[in-house]
Amino acid sequence: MHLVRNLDNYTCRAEGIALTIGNFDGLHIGHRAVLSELKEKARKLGIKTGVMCFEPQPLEFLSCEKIPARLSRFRDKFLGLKELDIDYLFCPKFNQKFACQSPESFIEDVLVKRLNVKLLIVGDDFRFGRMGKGGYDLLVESGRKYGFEVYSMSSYRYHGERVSSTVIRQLLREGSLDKVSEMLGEYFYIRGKVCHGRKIGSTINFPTANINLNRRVVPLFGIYAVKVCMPDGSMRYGMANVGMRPTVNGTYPLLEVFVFDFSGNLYTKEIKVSFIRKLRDEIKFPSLNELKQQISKDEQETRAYFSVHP
Ligand SMILES: Cc1cc2nc3c(=O)[nH]c(=O)nc-3n(C[C@H](O)[C@H](O)[C@H](O)COP(=O)(O)O)c2cc1C
Ligand SMILES: Nc1ncnc2c1ncn2[C@@H]1O[C@H](COP(=O)(O)OP(=O)(O)O)[C@@H](O)[C@H]1O
Repeated sequence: MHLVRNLDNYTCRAEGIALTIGNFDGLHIGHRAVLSELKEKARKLGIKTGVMCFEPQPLEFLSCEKIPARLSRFRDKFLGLKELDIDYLFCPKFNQKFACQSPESFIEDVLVKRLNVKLLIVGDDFRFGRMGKGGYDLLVESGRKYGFEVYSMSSYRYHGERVSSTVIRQLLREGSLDKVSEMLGEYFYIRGKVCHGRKIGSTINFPTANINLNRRVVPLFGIYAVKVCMPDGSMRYGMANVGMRPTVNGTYPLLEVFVFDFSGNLYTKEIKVSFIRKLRDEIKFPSLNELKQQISKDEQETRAYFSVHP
């Protein structure tokens, strides 16, 4: 899959493209349904597929209020779309100039002149251009004028409920991880490089691989039973804390993972942590010893849940 950040650098215009536009945060089953429809339609026309998303996400740029937590980092989205065999990921910078484009100039300059879109699939609530003035009807009308087909996909439903990134964020906050994994089509995960911490973990016999969240707004907090994809690709069980570590006076949120039956060095290596079940919320303990006792109980509970014993 090719990543095109600057649309001026796209050189395959002549071929035409089947495109879909959206945030695709989390790549949930609704997104996957759109992408499989896109691939099927592109195959019939003998053209390549493209996804257009924006960085930062339009709401992150436009909103003065609290920014919604992201389900996936850009790199996760990139790897997920690549795995789904999408040919191009267009990711123009969403800035003031982009936000101010009229819907008509977005269609003419971006979709027609730069990309030569032949087929476009959007969700039924898709809005675009200055103040979100453009919608499906304008796209259909423009498609007739410039020669591209437009399809609108109705919201994907799971057991009657509309699948959306917003619903998934809410379920993560509630700790309903079973429902989350059904809507995502996989367990919710955070992937990242292991960094150094304060070495307190080893002193209480629970060394934890730390993943910096880089001021990212995370959609879940607390203590979880997890599966860990290790740097060598093997899968291990463990437990994780996403939190502030009040017992040791932590000042910023961190993801920390204790991997069961493992001893080795993970610093600077990448791991993928999948969240399977919420155990509890984070607590401020009066002493490290009490924290250690609680983590031992968490370990017993997690081992019983996964049926893994040392
Ligand atoms: C399963 C698990 C549960 C934890 N629960 C708490 C908690 O409830 N409260 C807290 O302050 N820290 C909690 N921690 C975080 C520990 O404080 C942290 O791992 C310890 O401070 C080690 O920090 P270090 O990585 O900087 O050495 C938990 C860690 C793990 C792995
Ligand atoms: N079972 C394990 N789970 C997690 N990390 C482990 C484990 N065994 C060894 N390690 C290593 O120990 C490090 C964590 O030790 P810790 O004392 O918590 O230091 P830090 O404060 O730097 O995270 C991890 O980054 C990893 O390299």
